[in-house]
Amino acid sequence: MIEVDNIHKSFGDNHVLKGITTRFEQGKTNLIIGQSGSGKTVFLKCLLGLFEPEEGRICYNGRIYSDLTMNEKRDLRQEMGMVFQGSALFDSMTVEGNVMFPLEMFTKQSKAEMQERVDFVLKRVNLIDAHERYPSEISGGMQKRVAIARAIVMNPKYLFCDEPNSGLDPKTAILIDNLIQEITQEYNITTIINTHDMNSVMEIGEKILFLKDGYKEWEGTNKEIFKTDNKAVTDFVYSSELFKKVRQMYLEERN
Ligand SMILES: Nc1ncnc2c1ncn2[C@@H]1O[C@H](COP(=O)(O)OP(=O)(O)OP(=O)(O)O)[C@@H](O)[C@H]1O
Repeated sequence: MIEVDNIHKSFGDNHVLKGITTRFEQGKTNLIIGQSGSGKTVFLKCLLGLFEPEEGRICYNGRIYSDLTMNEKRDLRQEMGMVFQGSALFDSMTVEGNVMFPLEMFTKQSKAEMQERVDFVLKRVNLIDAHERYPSEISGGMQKRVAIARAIVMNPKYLFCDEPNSGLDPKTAILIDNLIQEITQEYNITTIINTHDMNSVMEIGEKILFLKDGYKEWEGTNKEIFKTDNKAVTDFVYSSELFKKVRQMYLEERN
């Protein structure tokens, strides 16, 4: 679990995060949504330990980040997996090389142990015969699967995903969402996804945090987001006519 208590982050005069308090539970898919510039990426980077907030604290399964020693912070960092926007694979390495990279960098495992783990995670993301291919030789959806395999190869307790669906067609986007949710539940990971994809919000948003101008404007589940009358949320989430109609139908069905 990650507990966030009243964090503030500024860049010069730009006060970006203005006292965010929330908690992200283990085994749950947590989403962060909000307009461009609302502070989602800065918040995610604070959770990753890339930015240190000036005020407030972040606690990872009982460990308060700002109280940790350098070594403890490094150990915590190795419990985090990250799926970057656009996958961020190494073009010059094969699929297998990309996934093996964190094991080579951060563990002392034998080649055989690493190979076994790489085979296992590639199979888990349903990539069985792509080991020797290069990122440029596989589709965007497959690249995301490789990025997910690389993010989970170290068996993380925390998984962070920045726009994991960007650039994917709707059907592939749903497959990737479902894969992330399945892995989260299966390995009891605390997963946090920064997204603009309203389909993800509806489908996998077990907890949704809505940021507005650096404040936590609303939080709740995908069931609750249908019912909320918070105007900022409804204006943002139901900005398209299609989603307005879906919401209307959902509410009518339940009356
Ligand atoms: N490294 C940085 N240095 C200075 N200002 C920054 C830095 N990173 C972000 N900001 C500022 O923080 C504010 C929030 O940016 P952030 O990237 O978190 O928004 P966002 O909600 O993720 O937007 P988007 O959805 O477009 O990615 C912006 O005003 C941005 O200029």
